[in-house]
This record gives sequence, structure tokens and C-alpha cells, in this order.
Amino acid sequence: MRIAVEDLHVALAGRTVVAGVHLVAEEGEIAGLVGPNGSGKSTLLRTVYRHLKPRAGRVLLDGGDLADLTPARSARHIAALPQERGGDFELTARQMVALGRIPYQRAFAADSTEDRAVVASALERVGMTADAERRFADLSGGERQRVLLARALAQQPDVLVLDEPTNHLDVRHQVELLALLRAQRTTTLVALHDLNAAASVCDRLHVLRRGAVVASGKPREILTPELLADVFGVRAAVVDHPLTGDPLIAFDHRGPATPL
Ligand SMILES: Nc1ncnc2c1ncn2[C@@H]1O[C@H](COP(=O)(O)OP(=O)(O)OP(=O)(O)O)[C@@H](O)[C@H]1O
Repeated sequence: MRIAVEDLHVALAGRTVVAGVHLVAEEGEIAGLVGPNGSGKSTLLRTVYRHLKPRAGRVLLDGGDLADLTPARSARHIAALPQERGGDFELTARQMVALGRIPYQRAFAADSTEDRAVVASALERVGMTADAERRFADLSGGERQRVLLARALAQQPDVLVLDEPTNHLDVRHQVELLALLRAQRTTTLVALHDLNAAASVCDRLHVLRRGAVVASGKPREILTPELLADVFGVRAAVVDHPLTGDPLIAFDHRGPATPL
């Protein structure tokens, strides 16, 4: 499915945090949101997965307004990996993933054979099968992250909304998660701080600054030294990755673009 955000405005505690955002992720596309701390990435994503109500604007799924769907109906279309990683800690990892099947179940119905197969496959895809019967509470930050991603996959959504999905993951699991997203080809909106990961996995990037999109396009067009200096305040060279040919940002860690 195609997802379009149209003229979205969100206010929090009386302050405008997202101001007139337009963006699109085409069917099967991975659209990345990048921007400095506080630029509105999480707020925008929370509004897309209906955790927040916009002050104005719409989120359209294949042209239909998401706000017209019941929560259960929209949960069949959109699954989120939010930044707050709370939840019911008494559940096992498998039970946590099984929560992703609720939008497909009647009230009080037991899991079907299909539900169990979908849950097992989601656990397998994030590499958590061996830990499936452990308590969610006992898992490490990265393991919880992977279980919550499996829950989103078990929802079999048309659109995945991921807020910093590589947080807490070691480098191997970061690479695996990005490979999984690439292989998946589900329309995806993903906020990423790691600009090199974003350059490698995203078909299109949207750069946010103070709640507004200031640049949109292919990573190679967007991630220029000028933009990195202007929006992120850092000095960097952009070169071709020697293994993949993707844009590779080499940051100058010795000091920012402008004096501190
Ligand atoms: N519940 C809230 N009440 C008031 N202001 C909020 C609330 N949540 C976030 N904000 C403010 O909204 C702005 C955007 O925050 P948001 O979390 O969307 O940014 P972000 O781009 O995801 O940041 P980060 O990269 O630090 O995660 C920030 O200035 C933040 O302080």
C-alpha cells in the first residue's frame, strides 16, 4: 500500500511540533525520516500510527483516510515499532509476538493454527526462536527490540512504521534488521539516526528540521556535505562505499561545522 501524509500539523503541550508535513512512501518503498534531536520524527510517526491526533492534516492509505478506520481495522494495515518499549513484562517472548495477531481475532478466541504459524515465522525472522519461551522482562534491550519487531511482523501489515529500530542492537543485528527490511518489501516509514544505515536501506529520505521537511529525495541526492553541515551542524565527506557503492558519510569527529 501507498502511504501519504498530507499537510500534517501536530501540537504538543500547546507547541507546534510538526508543521505542515507532506510526504509519501510508495508501495514497497522504504522511506526514511532523518533529522536532529527534537525535529519531530517520533511525533510524526506516532501520529501516523494513531498514538497522537493531528491538529490538522491527514494520513492516507491508498487514498483512504486512516482516521475513518476502526483501531482494529487500521491495525491490520499499519504495525508500529514505537520508541517506548514498555508492555506487559509477565508475558513470554512468544506471547508478546502473539499480541500482533489480535486485530485478526474475535474477542476471546484462541490462537488458530495460522496464528501460531505466523508467530513462529516472525520469531524465526528476527532470530528469537530459541528465546521464545523466556520472559520478555528478562530479555536484553536488543532482544526485546527484536521481539517487538516480530510482533509488528506478525501483524502482517501493509505498512510498517519503525521508530529507531536499530537502537540497542549490536552491529550484526543492525545489519540483519536492515537486510530483513530490504527483503521484506513492505511499505515502510522508518526514523533512523544512523545516516549511513539510512543511506544504505532507504529508497527515499525525508529530512526534518524543527517539525518541517526541508529536503526529500534519494539518499545520494540528499546526503550532501552542505546539507549535513546545514541541518546537522557537522563536517563530513560523502564517498562511495568501497564494498557496496552506497553513499558513505565519513564524519569529522574532531569538531562540528560551526563553533560550539
Ligand atoms: N509529550 C510532549 N509534550 C511536549 N513536548 C513534547 C512531547 N513529546 C515531545 N515533545 C517535543 O516535541 C519536539 C519533537 O520531539 P520528537 O520526539 O518528535 O523529536 P525526534 O525528532 O523524534 O527527536 P529525537 O531524535 O531526539 O528522538 C521536541 O522539541 C520535544 O521536546
